[in-house]
Amino acid sequence: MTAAGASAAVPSEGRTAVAPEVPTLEVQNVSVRFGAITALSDVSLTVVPGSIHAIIGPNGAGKSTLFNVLSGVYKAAEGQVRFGDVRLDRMVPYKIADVGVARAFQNIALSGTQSVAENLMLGRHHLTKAGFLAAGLRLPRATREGKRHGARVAEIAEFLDLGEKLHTPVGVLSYGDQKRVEVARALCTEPRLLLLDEPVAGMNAEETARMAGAIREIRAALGISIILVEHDMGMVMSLADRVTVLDFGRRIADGTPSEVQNDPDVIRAYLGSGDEETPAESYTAHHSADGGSVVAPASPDDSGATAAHPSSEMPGTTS
Ligand SMILES: Nc1ncnc2c1ncn2[C@@H]1O[C@H](COP(=O)(O)OP(=O)(O)OP(=O)(O)O)[C@@H](O)[C@H]1O
Repeated sequence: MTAAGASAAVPSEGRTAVAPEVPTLEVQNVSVRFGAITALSDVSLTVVPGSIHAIIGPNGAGKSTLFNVLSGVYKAAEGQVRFGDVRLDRMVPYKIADVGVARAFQNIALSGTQSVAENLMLGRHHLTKAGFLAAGLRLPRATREGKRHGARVAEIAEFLDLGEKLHTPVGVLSYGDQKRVEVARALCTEPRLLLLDEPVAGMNAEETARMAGAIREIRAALGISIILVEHDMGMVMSLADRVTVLDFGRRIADGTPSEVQNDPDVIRAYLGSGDEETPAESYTAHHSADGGSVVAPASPDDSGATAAHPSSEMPGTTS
């Protein structure tokens, strides 16, 4: 089955609806500060195994900062992140990948000159056992392993409707295809937790529907947990089992999509103060890709200052 289509083999490697090896993710009282700015303040949430959990909030609410903590890019000044028995907040990014957490980036992080297959193979790197020398000398063990990884890459590409583009350079693919390659690369690491950073940002309606279908199929076929940061509220509300809402670095709501949509604090956060633009206007005017510079969080301080944010799209609306 292709993820966006309807019929063919799913890349489950024997897994069922909720994979038994997927642990609970617990974010416990996490705070992150950048000098005087408190990007996250005492944030807690629980991601149930096999669920799709969305993180939403207006611009500057702290969503990307939280993702960067989960993937080891930022260190929390306070609090813990537990993935089963493992403390993610004490790990460097490549170790986090080793314990089964993979991230698909908002800004596509692929090599445009390399083929889809070559880019996906990079996702298999940490699963390769034969070693560089054995692979270079084409020893039988390395050859067997290479074939096995190649077959898995082809299976995952097929699943994401990229089977016919396996040998196409990524740079010539459409934007929607490139975003699916980014997700496929993350899947090639065989994650137990998939972090999707604005997977439909910049997509048209057809590409958005295709990606939403792919995310549903990934969960159904692999039974892994998925955390989604996304501004497209129509997609979030139709896909997510649970939604955590951030505003000015604080958790202001956590519940089912219908619970958070009707939460007065959430409505207030998205509407902002009366003299701002409408949420839709503000989103268009202020939303920008988060490809900015990464600076190490400064030492904790007590200022508690937060940066102002513009309002964003209102929950419950479809963009
Ligand atoms: N590396 C950094 N250095 C300094 N301040 C930062 C850094 N990263 C984030 N911030 C600040 O932390 C706050 C939260 O930003 P963050 O990017 O996490 O929000 P967001 O919810 O992802 O916003 P958006 O929806 O616009 O992407 C903002 O005030 C932002 O300016």
